[in-house]
Amino acid sequence: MPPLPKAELHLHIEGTLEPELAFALAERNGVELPYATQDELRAAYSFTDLQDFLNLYYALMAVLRTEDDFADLANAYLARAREQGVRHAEIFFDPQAHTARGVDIGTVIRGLTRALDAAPRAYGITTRLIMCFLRDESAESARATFESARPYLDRITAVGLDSAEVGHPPSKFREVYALAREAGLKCVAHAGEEGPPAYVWEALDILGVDRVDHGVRCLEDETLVARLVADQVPLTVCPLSNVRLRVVDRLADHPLPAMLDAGLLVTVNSDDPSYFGGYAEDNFTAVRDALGLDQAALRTLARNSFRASFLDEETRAAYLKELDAS
Ligand code: HPA
Ligand SMILES: [Zn+2]
Repeated sequence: MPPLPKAELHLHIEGTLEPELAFALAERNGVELPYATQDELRAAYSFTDLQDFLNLYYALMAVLRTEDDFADLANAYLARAREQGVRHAEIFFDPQAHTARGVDIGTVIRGLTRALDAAPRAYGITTRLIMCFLRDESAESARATFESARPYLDRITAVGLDSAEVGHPPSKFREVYALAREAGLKCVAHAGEEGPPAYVWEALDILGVDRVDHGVRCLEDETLVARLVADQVPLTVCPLSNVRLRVVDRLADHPLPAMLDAGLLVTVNSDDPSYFGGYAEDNFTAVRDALGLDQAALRTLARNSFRASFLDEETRAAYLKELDAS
């Protein structure tokens, strides 16, 4: 069966860097990688937790230096995404992970948008760009990053919050989220991946997010679940990521079915597909096989992905029609 048409709403573009491209860019830019071969690098993809993954994720970014590198990275993702039925992608990027290495934010944004602007024609995929702040950096650094992005805000749909969660609650970023909202941007934040339900509450009530990224730990708080259901706040769940980062022990233990049964607006996404063993459709088939989700449940997940997106109503309706006809 061909993959269902779907939107991908939780995707870090830096997390799509495949070993093959990492080595090609290392060569092109004269960057030395601490791995002799692609297989040696792949063997390092065994993580104990989020921080363990982040250490490798940030280290490999050293190969990304020029506008062309960012365009090549995005094009490689879009080609894979299209094969997986992705019709619309809302893509995170981490400017501070690049500016800290001396790469200008304009280089990052121009490179990415070059690929994204061509994506409807080249791949039949529409996109949005979401600028994330690294929560383990200071609130001042997030603010400075936002100010440096002002010339490019017409290319950015939303701000997000990622990196090491525990000890860095959403409330730390209250001011920069207020600035983003004033500038007309949507707001999302990673919360409730490794962090407690209290962080999801803060994302909702202090940052005013339109979506919660991950959010799986909301299930520990009944009142929070009731709130998320009542307001139909979308949760961008990432099943294969949750297994690789040990948020759940096994995919068969994943709470996705309980989340659907609770009436939460859940979507399924790949997070960092190069590192976590699968792109969008790979996550769909993995949850189908491990959790016994039937075709109706998979269609609900695909429907939810368009409902939870930041698409304009006309395009959303067109994608939902395409899904119904598939
Ligand atoms: O899953 C994630 N969680 C937090 N930060 C991240 N940055 C890339 N992927 C992730
Ligand atoms: Zn993520």
